Amino acid sequence: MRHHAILPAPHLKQARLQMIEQGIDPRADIDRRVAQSWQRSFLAGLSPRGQTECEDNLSASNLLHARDFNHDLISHSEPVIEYLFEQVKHSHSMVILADAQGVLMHTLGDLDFLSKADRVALKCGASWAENQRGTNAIGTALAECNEIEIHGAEHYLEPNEFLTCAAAPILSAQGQLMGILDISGDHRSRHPHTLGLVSTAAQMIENSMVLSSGQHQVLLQLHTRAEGIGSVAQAVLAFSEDGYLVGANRKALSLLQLQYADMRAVHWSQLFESSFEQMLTQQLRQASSSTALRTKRSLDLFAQIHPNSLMHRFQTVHSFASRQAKTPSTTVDQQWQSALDKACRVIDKGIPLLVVGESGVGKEVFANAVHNGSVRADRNFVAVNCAAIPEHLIEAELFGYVAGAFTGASRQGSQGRIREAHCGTLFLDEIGDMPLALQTRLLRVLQERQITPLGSSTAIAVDFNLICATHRPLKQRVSQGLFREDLFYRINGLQLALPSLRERSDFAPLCSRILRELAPHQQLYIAPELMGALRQFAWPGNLRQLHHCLRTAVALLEHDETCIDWQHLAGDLLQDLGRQVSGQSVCEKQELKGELQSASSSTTPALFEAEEGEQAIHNLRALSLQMIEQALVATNGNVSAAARRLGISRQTMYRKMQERQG
Ligand SMILES: Nc1ncnc2c1ncn2[C@@H]1O[C@H](COP(=O)(O)OP(=O)(O)OP(=O)(O)O)[C@@H](O)[C@H]1O
Repeated sequence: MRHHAILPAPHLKQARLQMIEQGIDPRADIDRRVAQSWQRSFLAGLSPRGQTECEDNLSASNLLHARDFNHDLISHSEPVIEYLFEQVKHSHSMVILADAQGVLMHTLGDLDFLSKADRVALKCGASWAENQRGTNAIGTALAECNEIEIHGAEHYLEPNEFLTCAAAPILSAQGQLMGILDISGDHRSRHPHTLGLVSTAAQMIENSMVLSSGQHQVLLQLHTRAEGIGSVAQAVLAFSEDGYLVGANRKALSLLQLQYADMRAVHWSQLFESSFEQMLTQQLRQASSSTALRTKRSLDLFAQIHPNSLMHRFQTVHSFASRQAKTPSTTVDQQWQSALDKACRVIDKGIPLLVVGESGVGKEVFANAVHNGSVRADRNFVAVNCAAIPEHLIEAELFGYVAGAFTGASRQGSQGRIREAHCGTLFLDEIGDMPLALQTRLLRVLQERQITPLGSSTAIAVDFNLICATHRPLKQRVSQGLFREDLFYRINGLQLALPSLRERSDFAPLCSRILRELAPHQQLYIAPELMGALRQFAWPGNLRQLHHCLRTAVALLEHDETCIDWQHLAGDLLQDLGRQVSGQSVCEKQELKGELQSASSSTTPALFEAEEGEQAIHNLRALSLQMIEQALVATNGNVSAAARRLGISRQTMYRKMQERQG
């Protein structure tokens, strides 16, 4: 908590005036943050004589839209604002909630003070951003993204000097600035505890927001003492169902030495000694009491899963967690997750699934995950690629045959893939490529639930769950007469579309996961600048291509290297990345050039034409600078926040900024 010494009003006014009229830097005894805010206000063209109506004040209808937009923030804040007002009632003050632009969304205050506040437009719809109102607690807390108290003549605009204000930012579980909580009052009733009160209340709002976050999350409450769980001082972490960190309050970040940039990249297993599954199982048994949990840094904590992660969610999480052991198809992508949830809900009811999506999006991996989540998980999962088997063999492959059924048949005969799937799951990949004659036979098997092997006249009962997949527009093939309409309806109990890699929201966690699978005993990571370029790439081959790219990169790492960078990419991919100018990669001209050249000599003989390479480098560099610009604008010039946003270090950020100026 930073309280600063409040200097006498004449002293402050004189310093401010000297700064404005003579360009003299405010004296050292003036709080640095206040002095910097005066300078920003001056540069924004504001005059201390002030104004009350600003360009950024919202009309009544725009205020309604803004309140709708900030609905979550407001609903979590309202009870806290009421509680806060109870604490400061009758002290000539008011409690204020502003949005992330500094526009006042909600106010609650003593009537006598509200009318005074109204005179300086301290009311709903008014903007108190620093560039509109000069130095003030709301605007300056926004600019600094930190709590601050602004008292009396520290305000830049003279009409606001009767105020004393304390404000604290409210951050989302992912570190996004959501709004500002403030207590403003008559400067004669300043209380040194107000800033602490506001700051605690802002934490209460943050906790409430984290604890109500997405239904696909496991919320973990932590404290060094068992009694601390549930208190405002508790740490709260949100994990995806497969154990990735997806949200946290600030207490949790400082307790576990984490940063917001770690979201979706850090896994439970990197934080705690015991496994995610152990914790879930333990909490399932005794949900109402806390469990001891030791961090990897040997810190002993008490932990409890928050009841918002409802018991039925636990069951899902639990079974999902145990499925992880069998399948790599873990994900934090919403579309994939929702498809998996739907599939798992219907598969045991005998409803056939039709999985559609581009080639390589992981349709088979998905089908396997559905099988592992079904009651048939302990039986066979049989995958048949209808496009990969020669037409004349596919019948025998699927339906089986008796000994000597045809020339070249095995002497023992074969039971066929469909019978192998008995009691388990049959996955027919590329069903759209199945020859028409075979479609008729398959339809009969699905209708009659029995099979007659080639060369036999005896029908054998079969029972399996059916999942089909295709990357072809099946309906179109039906209208072209290439696919039987009755079969289409028979296999299409529920259609699920899997997202292409471009559409997925979990690119970074997906990469970390694949790297963990490829090199389980190493902690590998991708250089942030390369990650930016890969994230922007179109990935026509989807997960299959990404998997190959990372496999090659891992193979090219020296034995003591843990960071994958440009030089570890295969030449053809480098070439495609270079050509693609829509990416947001950030790379040094010389570095990239060198790497392109060395990749060209070591991996692909004919790589870049010199001119093409130069152009690509130029484009990438321009894009990199453009991104720096955008990140700085988005974070109001806050270098650390902008660097975090881009996933690069502050040092690199400063270097890029110099480059931008040069
Ligand atoms: N969740 C995943 N994690 C890691 N790698 C994956 C994942 N899903 C798929 N892959 C990679 O992509 C490859 C292709 O997956 P899969 O065969 O399931 O895709 P598909 O959509 O069925 O492709 P196609 O349409 O060409 O048959 C896998 O062999 C694997 O290398």
